[in-house]
Amino acid sequence: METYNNIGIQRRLRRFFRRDGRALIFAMDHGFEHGPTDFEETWEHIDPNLILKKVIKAGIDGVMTLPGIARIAGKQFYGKDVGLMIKLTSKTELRPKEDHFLQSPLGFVEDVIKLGADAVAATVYWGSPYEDIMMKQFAEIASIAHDYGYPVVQFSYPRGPYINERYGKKEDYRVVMYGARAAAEMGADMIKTYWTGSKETFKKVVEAASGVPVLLSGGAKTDNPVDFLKLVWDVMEAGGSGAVVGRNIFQRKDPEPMIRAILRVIHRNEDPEEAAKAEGLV
Ligand SMILES: O=C(COP(=O)(O)O)[C@@H](O)[C@H](O)[C@H](O)COP(=O)(O)O
Repeated sequence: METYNNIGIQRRLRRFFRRDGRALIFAMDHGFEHGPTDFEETWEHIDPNLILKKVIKAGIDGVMTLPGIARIAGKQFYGKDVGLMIKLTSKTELRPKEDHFLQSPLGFVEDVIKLGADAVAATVYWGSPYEDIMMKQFAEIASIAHDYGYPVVQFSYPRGPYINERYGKKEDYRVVMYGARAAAEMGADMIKTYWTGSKETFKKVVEAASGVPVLLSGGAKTDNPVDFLKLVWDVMEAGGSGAVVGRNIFQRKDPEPMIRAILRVIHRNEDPEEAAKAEGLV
């Protein structure tokens, strides 16, 4: 079965990546992971059907979301050339502070398959006191998904008290690189992780992943769209394979020009200022 599984994994991965091996994926798990207040300033985007219609129309390559959103708004994908990735672990901001370092299961690989998705995702907080639990969760998900020929994406997020004590911050490149390497060594097919602050250091993260595509985890909305485009530019220059972006898209009243500008940077190597100008963002 190994060969058939591999064909499935490779075919499904290609639903996210264009021929250039790069992808822009829209992230929509914030209602769960951060809470609905993330949508407050652009409240209409709390409606998954509305925001997904907009992002798909703008030409996004893929969408990452949770099983319930895929049920509510799955019809937006009908007949569209867009990869669908479903994440099977999360946490709410409501749980006690000491448990914020843990992501818990919220669905099963079979749900992802039944929903017609193309990839499964799960988070590991490397360095967390609960690292062991999340490693087991990821291993189980990966083992089942790979058996069915589904790629598995790891949100590789270093996070935990010892990291802060030893390195000062979770975005230290040595820590992000460590998480990316651990994700690759566990068998992830794609890695989503933090920006390390410079092209040079992010390049090391990409190299440590040894060919497993590394995508930027977007982060908070920047006031100036060009600042975010410059960040994406640096990720691509460092050898990154794209970005998984939530707030910098849905927290803008008019997300389409921003999506098209990011796509210009990712797929056409367009200068961030030029891309922003071309889409009327500046
Ligand atoms: O991974 C997440 C949360 O990470 P966080 O705990 O905020 O560092 C997700 O909710 C998002 O999918 C991810 O942050 C990407 O969305 P943006 O950061 O671009 O909004």
